[in-house]
Amino acid sequence: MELPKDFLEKMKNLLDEEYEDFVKSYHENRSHGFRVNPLKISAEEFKKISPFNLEKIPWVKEGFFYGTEDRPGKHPYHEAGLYYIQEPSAMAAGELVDPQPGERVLDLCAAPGGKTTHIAGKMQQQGFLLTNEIHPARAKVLSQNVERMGIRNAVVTNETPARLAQRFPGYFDRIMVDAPCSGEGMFRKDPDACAEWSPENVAVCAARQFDILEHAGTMLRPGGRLVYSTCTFSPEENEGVISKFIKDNPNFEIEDVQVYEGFGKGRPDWISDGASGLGKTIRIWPHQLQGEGHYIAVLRKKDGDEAGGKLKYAKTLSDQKVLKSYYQFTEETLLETPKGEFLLFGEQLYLLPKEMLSLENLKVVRPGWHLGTIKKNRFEPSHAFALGLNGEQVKHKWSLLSDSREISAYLKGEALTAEGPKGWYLMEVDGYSIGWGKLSDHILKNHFPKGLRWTGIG
Ligand SMILES: C[S@@+](CC[C@H](N)C(=O)[O-])C[C@H]1O[C@@H](n2cnc3c(N)ncnc32)[C@H](O)[C@@H]1O
Repeated sequence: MELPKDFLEKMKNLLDEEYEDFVKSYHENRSHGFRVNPLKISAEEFKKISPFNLEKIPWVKEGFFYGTEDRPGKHPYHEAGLYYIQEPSAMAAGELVDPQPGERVLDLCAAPGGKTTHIAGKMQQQGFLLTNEIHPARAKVLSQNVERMGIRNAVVTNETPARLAQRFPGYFDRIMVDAPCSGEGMFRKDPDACAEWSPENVAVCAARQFDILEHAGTMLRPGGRLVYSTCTFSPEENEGVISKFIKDNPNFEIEDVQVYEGFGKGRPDWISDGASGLGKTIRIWPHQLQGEGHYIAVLRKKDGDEAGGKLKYAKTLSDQKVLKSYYQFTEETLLETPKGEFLLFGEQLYLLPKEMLSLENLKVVRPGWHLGTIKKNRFEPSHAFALGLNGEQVKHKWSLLSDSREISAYLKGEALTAEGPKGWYLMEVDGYSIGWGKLSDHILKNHFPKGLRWTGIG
């Protein structure tokens, strides 16, 4: 890989004696990892069933390095949302958000969903997770990952930080800003970032990051935590942005957080006249641990205005008659009916996170847990409904083994033969939900979504 000359020159000046080790890391293979999804399975249980060569990632509870021969993205467990493949250093940021069940959490720059799925795992389906992505195509991918991981308390939007800031002032307990950056820390993983690098782009990124951070800051409640992260080394995009933000917003301070021993410290000496506390921010270096480059700052809002009495809540479904076919379905299929505030968007039925604010005039990709489609007199359950359930919640399930011919057939969209009472079956792989099937006349009709089906031979 040919690294940009100006970039190398700059890093040489910054790193001095460490520079040789830093450059050497580009000639080494990078590590690969995934996070086990605690909404589906604990890390301990996963280890027992894992077909992969796993090694614990020390800085993340559910994180594992996997072997170079492993292909976790092509295993049925991936479709069942048992894990999320994520660059190991990037897992440190989600860990530091430290969200608690029941809180209000925003992930502002969220696609494809690494931090969102990490945060959701910690929230344990309780509270409100607003996950946003500005680019429409990327927002769709984010939404699919929310679905695959079986997240029930998230709303996915496709908005600008400015428009969200107007709607949610002083509202969130925690905010993740994983800002778009020049990607210097990802050159090993993403050669495009390397090709696009220029000093001018670093400056453009820094200005954009500052703007995003300003909007994020207004959405945090007093006492709340904001985690800012990038996957780049440039001081302009890291200590520079944080320093300017802290100086402009003296009601914020940099938090001293517990870090893993291989993590480095922020470098106030790399910028001029930095705000106090920059040494408490975190730098992760590829020559110091098994991961790519990252920067993380954890901020606390000391005081400010809290979201006030003027909150406007979402208009939810009041006409329960519309839900007749839904209740008929849940009675036939489930042991307990999911209840709460419903929203009908055209024919699409959603269950909303508790006390959700109005999303009127915002671009919403997924307003909550998608339950299914209400057609004239019948209800068709969605894929997200299946992935948000487990085998203990349903009357009928059909479990396939992960190494069986049947699971490949199911994931390719084929019908299976089966015996049992007529109706909807929760399909499982080794006991973990993966989709729907509908049984009648000994045929289990395939309801695995067309767009997700496996293609090819094997
Ligand atoms: C580093 S990536 C996020 C990765 C994600 N958090 C994850 O862990 O999977 C940054 C995201 O910010 C988005 N973005 C780009 N410009 C933006 C802007 N002006 N405001 C907000 N987000 C922006 C990009 O589309 C990109 O998806």
